[in-house]
Amino acid sequence: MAQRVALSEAAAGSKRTSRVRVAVRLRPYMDKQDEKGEGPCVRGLGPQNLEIINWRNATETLHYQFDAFHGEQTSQQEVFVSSVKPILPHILNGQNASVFAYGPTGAGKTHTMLGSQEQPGIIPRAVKEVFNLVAAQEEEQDSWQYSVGMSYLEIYNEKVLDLLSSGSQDLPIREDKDRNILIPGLTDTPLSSFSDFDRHFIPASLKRTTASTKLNQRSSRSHAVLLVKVLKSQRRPPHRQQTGKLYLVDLAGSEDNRRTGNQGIRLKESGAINLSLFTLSKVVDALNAGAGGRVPYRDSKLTRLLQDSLGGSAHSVMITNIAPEYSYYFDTFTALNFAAKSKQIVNRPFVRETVLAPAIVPGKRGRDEQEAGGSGEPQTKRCKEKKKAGQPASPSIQPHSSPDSSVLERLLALEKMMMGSPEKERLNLLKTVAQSRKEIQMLKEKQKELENNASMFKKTEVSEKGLFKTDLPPLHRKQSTAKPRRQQAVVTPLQVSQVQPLPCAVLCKSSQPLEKKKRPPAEICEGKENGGQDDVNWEMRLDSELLERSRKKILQTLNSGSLKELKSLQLIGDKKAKLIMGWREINGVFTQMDDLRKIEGITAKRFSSFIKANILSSLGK
Ligand SMILES: Nc1ncnc2c1ncn2[C@@H]1O[C@H](COP(=O)(O)OP(=O)(O)OP(=O)(O)O)[C@@H](O)[C@H]1O
Repeated sequence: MAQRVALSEAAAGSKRTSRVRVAVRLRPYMDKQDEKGEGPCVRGLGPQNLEIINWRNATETLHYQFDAFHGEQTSQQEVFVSSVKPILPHILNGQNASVFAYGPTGAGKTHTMLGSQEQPGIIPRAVKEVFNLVAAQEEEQDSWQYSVGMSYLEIYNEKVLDLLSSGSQDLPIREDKDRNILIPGLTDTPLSSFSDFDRHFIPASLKRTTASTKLNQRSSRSHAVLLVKVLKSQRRPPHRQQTGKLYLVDLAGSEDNRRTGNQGIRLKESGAINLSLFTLSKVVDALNAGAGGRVPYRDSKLTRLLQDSLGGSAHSVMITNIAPEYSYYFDTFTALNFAAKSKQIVNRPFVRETVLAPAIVPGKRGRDEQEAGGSGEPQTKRCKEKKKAGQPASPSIQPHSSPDSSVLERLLALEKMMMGSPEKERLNLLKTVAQSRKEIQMLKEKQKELENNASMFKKTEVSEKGLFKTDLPPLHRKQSTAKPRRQQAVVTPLQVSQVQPLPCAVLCKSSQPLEKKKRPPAEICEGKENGGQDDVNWEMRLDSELLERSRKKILQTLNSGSLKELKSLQLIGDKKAKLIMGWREINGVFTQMDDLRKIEGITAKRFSSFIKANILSSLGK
């Protein structure tokens, strides 16, 4: 009589190496995913290493090491041969193996697992290889016979659905006494050859739930799990049997719904996807912590199903798919950290270090160091480390402007908290991080605009040096000439943005010293462009009280004026008036006149002209 050998026993027979191998695959850069033309934020450094820009300090990169790194040029065959093929022989020895693709939506998981007719992915290649191995075994010895079967299911909205049967209901997941995971009622189709597999698999894959999201036209809305079982039976007594299982899992992508624009049913799907992936990360955490603590496999169908593939007797490979575009930055960063955690399951921590990115925009360094507070290390130390690491230049990575220090501080604090927070809190924190990302994006846009202003100011200031020398008293001159020497740091845009509207203009009492009339550099610059020296000084000739009153009045109109009233403002036409009303609807009130610059089309120059025209007009000048 056939005797079933428990997996654990089978595994015990061999020296178990059950660590999860982690490979990272970077999909090719896609223009359409990078509307802002920001370039890539991640790149490979070698067959196991990659680097990504450090959000805490845009002049640094974070360096990761994995079992394998597959760059943009890596073919499907190469990924298969290096990361998957080596584990397949185990399933002919009654052991389990699993391959799962993890990563943000649109990063290439389905391409990696399924591929296309022209570029078949891991699934067809692995199944073909299983048949090759079986054929080779049968040729080599005839004491065992093999039979291959398949099951195919998806986990959609926390329901287990059989893709090989039509009208499938949610199926239960059970565990037998040997801790094998079973799904009663799941179709188990015997396969005689690879073409037999294709015949069943292709129509079943079409049943998988996909939908178009903003980030991926054909986004997988479920986790798809293909199970290939190899039953090995002894031809002669005692007719022992061994079953090896190969799980090939195409996980649904982790999703940031601010970017996917998901609503309604898509949002619900996305919630289920994110929750199960979150549970997956908790399982990884628990395995990582070791010491026999509770591993929350049962908290989601996905982890329950993968129970005998992760941290158990299985030989597992996780392929983390990432995308190079800057718009994917935080998804990529999170995915890499998740993948890195998985590596720690076997107590082999990933190597993570900071290195200097060589392509540094002149002037960024100074501010980054002041504001980012990132690693908090002095520059000299970082330079030494860089030399030691011997990192090559990375011209293809664009350093990006650092966000405002307050946002960075929040992100740093959040990151710290997330490391040790319970699940619910972490979810909330993740939401807050997403909000901070939005703020960073806005700040980056503002910074870009302000950087332009700053460089314009520099030019103007040089040409106006004569004016400062002759017209202004020493203090003012000193302030004005000191800045350009900090040219490397330019006039730091965020400082410019923080400059408040001018506090006082004067209907010039001749006795009042000029140095009291501090003016932000951007306005000097704009003033000049708006019509020469007279324009530069127009505010100084006005009484400060009148000026203030007139500013308040304009602000009031901006905040509560009707369309008609807005149009009555100087330089505000129908389109701008509507934009102002739209802005108010979304953001509430303008707290200061400078807020007007957040409106599309209101450049620094236009803003300056707007202020002048309206103040002068309200004063009847
Ligand atoms: N290595 C690659 N080479 C060429 N094209 C790729 C590669 N990886 C991904 N792509 C393309 O990128 C797009 C998105 O990939 P894919 O659908 O595989 O992403 P996904 O991670 O499975 O997304 P989702 O989770 O939303 O299903 C597809 O058009 C795919 O063909």
